[in-house]
Amino acid sequence: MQSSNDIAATRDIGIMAHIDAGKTTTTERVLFYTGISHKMGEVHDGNTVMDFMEQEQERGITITSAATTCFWRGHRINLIDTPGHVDFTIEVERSLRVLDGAVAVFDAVAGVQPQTETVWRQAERYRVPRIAFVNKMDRVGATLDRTVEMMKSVLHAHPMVVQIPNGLESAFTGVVDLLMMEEIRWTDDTGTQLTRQPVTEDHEMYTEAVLAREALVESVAEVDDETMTVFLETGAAGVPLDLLKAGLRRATIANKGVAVLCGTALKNKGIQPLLDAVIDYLPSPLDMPPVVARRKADDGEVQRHASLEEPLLALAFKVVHDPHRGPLVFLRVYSGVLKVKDAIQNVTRDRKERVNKLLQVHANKMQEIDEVSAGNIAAAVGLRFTTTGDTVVLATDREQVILPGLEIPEPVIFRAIEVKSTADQAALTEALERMQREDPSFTVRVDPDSGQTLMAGQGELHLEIIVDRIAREARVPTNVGKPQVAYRETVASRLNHPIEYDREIGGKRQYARIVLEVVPRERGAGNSFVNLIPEPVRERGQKLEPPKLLPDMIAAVREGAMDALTRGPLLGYPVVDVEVRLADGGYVEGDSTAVSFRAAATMGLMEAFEKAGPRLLEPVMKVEVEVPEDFTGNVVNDLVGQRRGRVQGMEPLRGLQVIDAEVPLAEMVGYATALRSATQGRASYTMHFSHYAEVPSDRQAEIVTRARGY
Ligand SMILES: Nc1nc2c(ncn2[C@@H]2O[C@H](COP(=O)(O)OP(=O)(O)OP(=O)(O)O)[C@@H](O)[C@H]2O)c(=O)[nH]1
Repeated sequence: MQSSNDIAATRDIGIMAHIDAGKTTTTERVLFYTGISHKMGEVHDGNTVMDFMEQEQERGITITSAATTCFWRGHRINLIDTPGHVDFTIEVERSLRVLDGAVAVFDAVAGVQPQTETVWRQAERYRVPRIAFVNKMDRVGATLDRTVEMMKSVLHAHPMVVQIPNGLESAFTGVVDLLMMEEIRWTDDTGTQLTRQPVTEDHEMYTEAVLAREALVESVAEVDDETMTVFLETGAAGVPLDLLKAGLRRATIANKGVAVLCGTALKNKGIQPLLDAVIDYLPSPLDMPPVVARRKADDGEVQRHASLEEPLLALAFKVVHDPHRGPLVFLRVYSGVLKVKDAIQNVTRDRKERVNKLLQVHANKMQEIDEVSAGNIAAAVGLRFTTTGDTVVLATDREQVILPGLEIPEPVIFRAIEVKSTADQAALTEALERMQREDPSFTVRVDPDSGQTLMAGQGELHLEIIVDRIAREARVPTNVGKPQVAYRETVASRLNHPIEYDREIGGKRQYARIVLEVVPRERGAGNSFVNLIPEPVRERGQKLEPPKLLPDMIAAVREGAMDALTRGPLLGYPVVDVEVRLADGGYVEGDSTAVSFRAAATMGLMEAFEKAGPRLLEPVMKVEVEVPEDFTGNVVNDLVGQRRGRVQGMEPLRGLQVIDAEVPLAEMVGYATALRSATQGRASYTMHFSHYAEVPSDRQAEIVTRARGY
């Protein structure tokens, strides 16, 4: 049974980095020194623990990447994977939502690289406390100062340098720990043996270390009042170790400063102090503000603390497919306790489920556990419906609450996919189903007319990555169509349309007469159907008039109308924001059935849409570009001049401009590349669906002509 001591001794963290800065090597070393992995490999040998896992098919490739648990100094560290791609808000959100802190890995030669900036800003947006590990101190050209300076100038961070390197490049032997004023030297190849030696006056680094320690105390004092008070009284030298450490921790957790460490993961130097810093400075779940959830019953808010006494509240943040165990649902528990065999309520989907097993994932093994409690992370086996972003509580809880969901945006782009050989069809279907469960922003449907399988997602790159995963993981060769924008159709004007349907089918007359009215509605209002035919009323002393249409005929008209709305007249996209009114109708006893009314409505409406000025609607994206000042003009001109964008606002943020714009998705094709080359890779952007808007008429004509092929 866990106690709150255990919560205090937990760290839920991510390791984030620019590609190639050494994230994999650092992670692998962390797992080695924490004693989970006893075999050390290097990336270039292709046998790191992570790579090793890849070969171990039975455990599934991606399991380690969701969350891995290791232990250090009596603390549990849950390493949560942070995505390499920052393009999909949902991917980023789901990992940043569940971690409390992060280690940012830098390359000591390259310093702050463009992608580091992007990742850093994401973390900033979610206020994730960070410590920095300046890696690759052994490389030619490595310095600590460059990265520290760039952290200030480019990232506008407040570095608190807690170590300085002893030697650089191939002469790098270790670091001086400025808190302890100790030289740490690694003395064997595996980096398991290290010596600590006090840096006293006779030490060659003494003067440098004293100055660096003073600078450290000042940098902490600048952002921490308690340290400042003592510093002003006693000077830097008088600030005691425990106070300085506490100040560093407070500053980190408050997101006011970033402790900076250095080393070389590849040469096995610097990892143990990094683990110490994770424990010492990054927050435990108890340090985090309570999560705010919404009561389902009345929309009120409740706060849940990282406490075992409070009711269970957990977030499913990733679903990973395990070939033997089925889907593993990774849960972060915010409050309370979840036990094996507990019946849970998936509040998001309103479904009850049972947890068959709980697993703690380590780098190279999975351990069954009996329970998972507040602040911790585990994978649940046996859940059939729960997917990424869902809130889970105990089925026995009276109060159902829901965490602010990962907003699932409307799919705006789609692509056809087909197998090269029909023998692979089942495998493709299965792979697509799995992807949908893992990633709720990805959907698949079969087009009823063409029979094509259509994948829909958030952007070009999103679908590209999925296609790539299908090729790698499902090993199914496929053909994919070009990405297509998901348009909608609507009508521009109001129209009254009488329809008389009179056919002979199988020697029997089918008759229906209706008058439909098509009325455009406000953008985003959706479709509606209204029956305006008045009920017959009985006049005094007269017989009740027969109704103009019988109830089953009216229902059939509604069905037929809904049918017609699924395919617009221009290009067959769904019709939206239209009200269909049934204004009048008539039938002939014996010759009219529901079937004839349904057909009349569908056919009649299709004609009506053609006549009522059909319009194409396109998805418009909310685009947020973060760009250094010098490039702002170019970026805005491009958005407005070239991409039909509308700038909604601009705001300075940490030395950058944040441009808020609305841009039609069709104009965002290839934007990542264009932005990179226009800004030397220094800008970043996120986009998500905002609304549908009318395509300008000249473009509409162009699109329709092109799509119809004439
Ligand atoms: N010289 C030197 N090379 C290192 C160090 N750490 C990692 N590398 C090398 O840098 C390259 C990238 O390291 P990875 O650990 O794969 O980096 P990553 O950030 O995970 O990169 P991706 O897997 O591409 O995202 C590899 O060739 C490593 O061997 C280091 O401390 N010093």
